[in-house]
Amino acid sequence: MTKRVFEVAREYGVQTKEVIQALAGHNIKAGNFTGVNESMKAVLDKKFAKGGSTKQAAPKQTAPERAAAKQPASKPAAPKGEHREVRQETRRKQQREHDDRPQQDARRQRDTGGRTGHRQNDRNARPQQERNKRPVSGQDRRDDHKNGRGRSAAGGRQEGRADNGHSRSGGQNRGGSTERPRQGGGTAQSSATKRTKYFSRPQNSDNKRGRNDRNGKSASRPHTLLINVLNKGKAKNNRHDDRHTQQNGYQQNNQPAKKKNYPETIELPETIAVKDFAERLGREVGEVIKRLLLGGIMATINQEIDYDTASLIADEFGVTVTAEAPPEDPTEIEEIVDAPETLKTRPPVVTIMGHVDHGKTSLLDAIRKTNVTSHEAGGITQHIGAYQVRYEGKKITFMDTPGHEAFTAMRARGAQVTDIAVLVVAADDGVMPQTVESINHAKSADVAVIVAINKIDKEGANPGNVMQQLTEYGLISEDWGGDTIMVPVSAHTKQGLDDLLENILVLAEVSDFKANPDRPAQGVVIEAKLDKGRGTVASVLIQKGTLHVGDSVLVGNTYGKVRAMNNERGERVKKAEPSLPVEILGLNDVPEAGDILNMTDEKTARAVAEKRLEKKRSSELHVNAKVTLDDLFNQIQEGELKELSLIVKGDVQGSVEALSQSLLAIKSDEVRISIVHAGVGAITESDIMLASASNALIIGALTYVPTCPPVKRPKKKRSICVHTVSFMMRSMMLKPLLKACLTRNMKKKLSAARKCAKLYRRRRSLLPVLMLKKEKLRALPKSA
Ligand SMILES: Nc1nc2c(ncn2[C@@H]2O[C@H](COP(=O)(O)OP(=O)(O)OP(=O)(O)O)[C@@H](O)[C@H]2O)c(=O)[nH]1
Repeated sequence: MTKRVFEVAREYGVQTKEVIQALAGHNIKAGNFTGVNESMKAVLDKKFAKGGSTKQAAPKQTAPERAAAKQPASKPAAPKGEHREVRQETRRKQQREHDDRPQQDARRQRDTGGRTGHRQNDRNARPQQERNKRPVSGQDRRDDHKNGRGRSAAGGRQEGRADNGHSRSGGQNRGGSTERPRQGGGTAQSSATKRTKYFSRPQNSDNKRGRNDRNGKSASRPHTLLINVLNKGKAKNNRHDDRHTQQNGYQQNNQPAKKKNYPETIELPETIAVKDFAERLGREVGEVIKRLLLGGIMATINQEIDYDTASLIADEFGVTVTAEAPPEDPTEIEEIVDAPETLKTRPPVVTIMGHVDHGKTSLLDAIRKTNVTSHEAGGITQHIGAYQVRYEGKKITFMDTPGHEAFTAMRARGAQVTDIAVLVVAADDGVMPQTVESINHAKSADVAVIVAINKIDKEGANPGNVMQQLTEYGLISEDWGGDTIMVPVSAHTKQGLDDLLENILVLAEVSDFKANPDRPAQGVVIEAKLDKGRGTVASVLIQKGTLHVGDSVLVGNTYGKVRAMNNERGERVKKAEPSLPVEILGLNDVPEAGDILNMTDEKTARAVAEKRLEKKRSSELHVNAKVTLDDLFNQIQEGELKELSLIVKGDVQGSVEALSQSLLAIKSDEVRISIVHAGVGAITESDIMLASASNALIIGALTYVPTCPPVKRPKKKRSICVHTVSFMMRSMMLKPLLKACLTRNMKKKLSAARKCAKLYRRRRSLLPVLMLKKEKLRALPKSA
């Protein structure tokens, strides 16, 4: 069997380099793996066996024999391991010298004109079982070489692993085929022992493989495919370094890598994509993903991570994080925060509420006549939705729009207009359904309530009974030790009116309603219309600042310059201070009740109004995307919804009570049920408004389903959520349906509820009609 150069060198006990040089001296070109023929042997014998080398004993001696022969010599024999080290070192050097093997192969091909001997040797040297694994053609080997897998990819699962192990990662070397050890697995070096030696190579080795070990991590870390993938980014950098190194020689390997200038602090938004985050950190995405993985977060390159997660990861990289200011919403204008010292007392804004025919209008008229027209005679009262009265030198603004609208329509748009609610209850009639509704509206808006027990002049009036009834709804008279002011009045006889106004002023004084009059005006639209002669007319209640004629304003989606201003008596005014209702002319379009007025420069007003209009149009396009109960349940599951507000309506009091009790009996740790309002009768627009303002679901219960009249459906525009169910079926369907949203086993229970619903629908019942606007649902309060 023809021996190869490195084997012969081993036999002579000299370095392969010396053997090659000796051959070169005789014009014989050879490499590590070149087969040594007779003529070459003769040359080498001459050089090394005949005293050419002092180390050489007999060429045919085996290594142990040589060691034994050397034993008696003065120099003590090196331990076995040391020999191996020497051989390893030799092989490393050989590998460095012959990394440009392809060129040598080509040269040899030219020289020998045929198959090179070393290849045969290589093949012969491989264990038979490895060779049997896969027949390797020359082409295969070349392809493997090109792919950077080393030249013995077929034979070498073992070798491949060994290579992976000694290098920082196999992945890093994929790109550079010349980096692979040429003889790596071709010989018996693929044994486990040798692999271990490779792993424990000193990190400061100038060997090429050592470069990848400069972090000193790879040797001890098990290499998995995942880590290889994660290291891909790093490999990219290394590849660049490798190319650089190859050009400048291996000596540069020991030079420390250029330190990157990583940022010390970065700003982060509320959420950021992993890719962008890595960019801000100045790191490779792979590194960031790896850190996330180690932290138990599987994230892809485009995945958004929240601020907290990002700041934790940044902290691991030693980077300080600060929160980025949220991007400006082009549809919003900057809110002006008033300093406490700029605030001045303003008149309270009062709304009159109560059941039908309990005397709301009569009371308002009585107050107006006594306190407005009588004092300021000559004025032609105009209906602008609100007016101001003067009592004892102090002003009170009364909203003469129906109480519900004053509360809910405006509150639904985010404008809290009313400061005090006057609840009118007829002394002869007592508490009625709309009285309860009004109480709930006021409570929901968190507004102070004053009860005006009206019609006390009437026969059969029983104010005590009213006070008694009101206690059930949490309104206890001051006379009875409670904190609700209750004033007996008569709109007809004007009895108690002064007392009422006085109490309003006292409550206002206690509550200390304040606003800054010296700032750009802000107000809320009470009513708006298109007048044939005057164009757009909007009744606005100024809440902060002072509005002047000529000011540029932004009102909801509309804008314009205030051309003229009138008060409720139709008089021209030049300025409007807080709590003053005025009619303004000059807007480009009719705004909606509840829209907020902001004084701003003309350009901004126009730009923001246009942006808002655009946004509104695009949201209208998506308005058909109905939200199902599943969405609501998902919100609960995600912890976004802590309180499920409900409005219960039924055809008889018994149904409503039973249904309310049954709903309140459902206990859950995750979400609390609160019944905002429960009442008898059809679902009205007022219910829808309340639901809209308080983000509630409406449940309508009907007692006799098969013969019941259809439930009055509210106007589509206003409806947010109507969920009609049969009272008879409530235990069968509603309970599991609601339980479904309150328990973890949601899907199971929901499907049970759906089955019930389906079954019931076949019986022509009125079943879930859910018209829930997505944005309304999203706006549901996060916590109770
Ligand atoms: N005797 C007596 N009757 C009153 C008094 N206040 C109102 N009324 C009568 O009650 C009826 C209803 O009065 P309104 O002022 O229209 O009641 P309302 O609450 O405004 O009614 P709606 O606008 O329909 O909700 C009228 O006939 C009034 O004359 C009062 O103090 N005493």
